[in-house]
Amino acid sequence: MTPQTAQPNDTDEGGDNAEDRVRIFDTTLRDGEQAPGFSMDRRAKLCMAQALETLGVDILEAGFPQASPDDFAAVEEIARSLRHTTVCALARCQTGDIDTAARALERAHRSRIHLFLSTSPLHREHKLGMSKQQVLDTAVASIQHARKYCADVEFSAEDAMRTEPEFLVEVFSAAIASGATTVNVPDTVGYTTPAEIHELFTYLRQHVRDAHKAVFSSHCHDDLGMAVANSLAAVSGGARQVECTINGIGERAGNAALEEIVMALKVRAPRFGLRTNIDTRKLHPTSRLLSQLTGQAVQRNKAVVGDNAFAHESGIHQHGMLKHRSTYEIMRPEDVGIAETTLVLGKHSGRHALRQRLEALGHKLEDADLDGVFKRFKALADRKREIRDEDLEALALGQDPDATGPWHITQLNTSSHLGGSASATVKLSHEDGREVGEAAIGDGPVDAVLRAIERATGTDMVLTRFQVRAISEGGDAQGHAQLVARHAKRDWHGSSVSTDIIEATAHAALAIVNRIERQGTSRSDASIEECGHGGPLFDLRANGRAQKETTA
Ligand SMILES: CC(=O)SCCNC(=O)CCNC(=O)[C@H](O)C(C)(C)COP(=O)(O)OP(=O)(O)OC[C@H]1O[C@@H](n2cnc3c(N)ncnc32)[C@H](O)[C@@H]1OP(=O)(O)O
Ligand SMILES: CC(C)C(=O)C(=O)O
Ligand SMILES: [Mg+2]
Repeated sequence: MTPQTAQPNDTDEGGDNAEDRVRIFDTTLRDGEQAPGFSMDRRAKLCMAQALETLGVDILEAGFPQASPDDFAAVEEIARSLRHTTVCALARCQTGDIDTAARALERAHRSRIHLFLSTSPLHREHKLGMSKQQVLDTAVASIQHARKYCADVEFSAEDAMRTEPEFLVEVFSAAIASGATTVNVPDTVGYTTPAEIHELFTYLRQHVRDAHKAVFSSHCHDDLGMAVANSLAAVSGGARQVECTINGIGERAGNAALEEIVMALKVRAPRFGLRTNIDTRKLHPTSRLLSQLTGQAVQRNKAVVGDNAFAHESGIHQHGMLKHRSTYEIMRPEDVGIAETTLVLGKHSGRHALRQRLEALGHKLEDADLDGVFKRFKALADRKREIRDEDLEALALGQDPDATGPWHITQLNTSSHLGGSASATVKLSHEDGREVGEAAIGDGPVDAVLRAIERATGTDMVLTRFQVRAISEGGDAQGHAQLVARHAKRDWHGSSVSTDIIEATAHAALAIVNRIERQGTSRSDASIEECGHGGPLFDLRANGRAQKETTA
């Protein structure tokens, strides 16, 4: 890597070093990837790095090149690929690490070498076996060495929050004098509190020599669940770089979550008076991309990007939301890249939300009718975790949305051969105590399963429509099977969801059988008029009332 002539802290586009801007240093691909369960291959890292650049992070820590040849290659590829974001590589205070980091960054448009060395008494004594003076000398020599390669050098005092503050002043003063352009104050073990870290940043900025020549940075871990609060307190104390990760992934309990810090600064802008370069509308897509690449789901109740972040189930909140969205939401879903707020109908919902959803589905009910539907809706919600639109339609039409039983599948096996027929065996149990097993062959596994179910239950059905679609992404995507079968001159619907599409199909077929049997029309009762919610196809007419399609 050739020495760079750029001035320290010129990472801002257009020389924007304004005091009101917080630089976002993303370490998803380094500290985040260090956590068990989150490792990514090179292709995944590059994909994530490109998304992070689009998101607008200022500095992206791409890895620790000395760690492995693959980490080296990943940093090198990312460095070559990114145009605007500063690509950073981590190195211990060792010449070999620094040389390797510099080589990995050789092709970067903007680069930073990030050095770290423990400063706390605990780490000095038990981990490094170094005196204070040795720590100081090692840090200074390493920074000077890194500066030969790169104008942008960050120095981190590992375990800073458990370090004597006066020693931190000495270390950071020496680091800045040796050419460090960012000094980072990590809470390596997630030990600090907001008041404490605020105090430390204030103190350091007052006492470190030439403090104005470097950007002060925070790097908080979440062991006590305070990483984001501590990062914000550090910012209030003068930090102008925050190190964080998407979804808060990272060592042990994780790092401070990028999306939470950014949205806190944005939503509470009048309080903080600070801005970032992040395009917040990309937060949710970036979070989902990371989930896909690592196979780790985001918890539903995760702030900003979780599935429940803009979902409301309880009636009192839904009523408030329908009147004015600010009653229960402090930010707009579209501002973080989520399409819209959802009012989920469940056991805690009330009439206002029920009416609104039914109207959206084309059912305008009088108050008295609504009361009846509401009562049955609550009874259903007590039994079912999720009430779907189909359930609501059935309720509005006075039908039974509960298609479970009397038949249940207890066993299902299928086998198929390329170019040959398929076979299926099913075992079913009936609520009246019967246990039935049947086998059948068919053109494919779906056909074989349907035939076996028909035989076992004695229900004649002609499959007229069959659709399977993925309702999530990735190798473990859920398949939603939707079937329409002809029986007794009517079309009957059944649907089910499973990660196994044959299983989803079998359950959907059995839902049809159950509906037929619950309506007492099994074995070709041609006089049927009514059916369950999977019954005749519905055509929503202009008056909003559903009519049965004349398919017979
Ligand atoms: C707080 C953090 O997140 S720090 C970053 C943590 N991340 C990682 O450790 C992931 C990548 N790490 C690795 O792949 C390996 O640890 C390697 C390749 C870097 C080093 O492997 P090894 O040489 O086998 O050493 P090992 O990891 O067992 O021990 C760490 C060594 O680094 C030394 N060390 C630790 N931190 C530093 C530092 N900041 N500066 C200089 N030396 C350090 C330790 O004293 C120890 O030295 P020793 O081998 O002379 O006793
Ligand atoms: C390498 C440093 C910054 C680190 O990750 C920590 O101290 O937590
Ligand atoms: Mg860390």
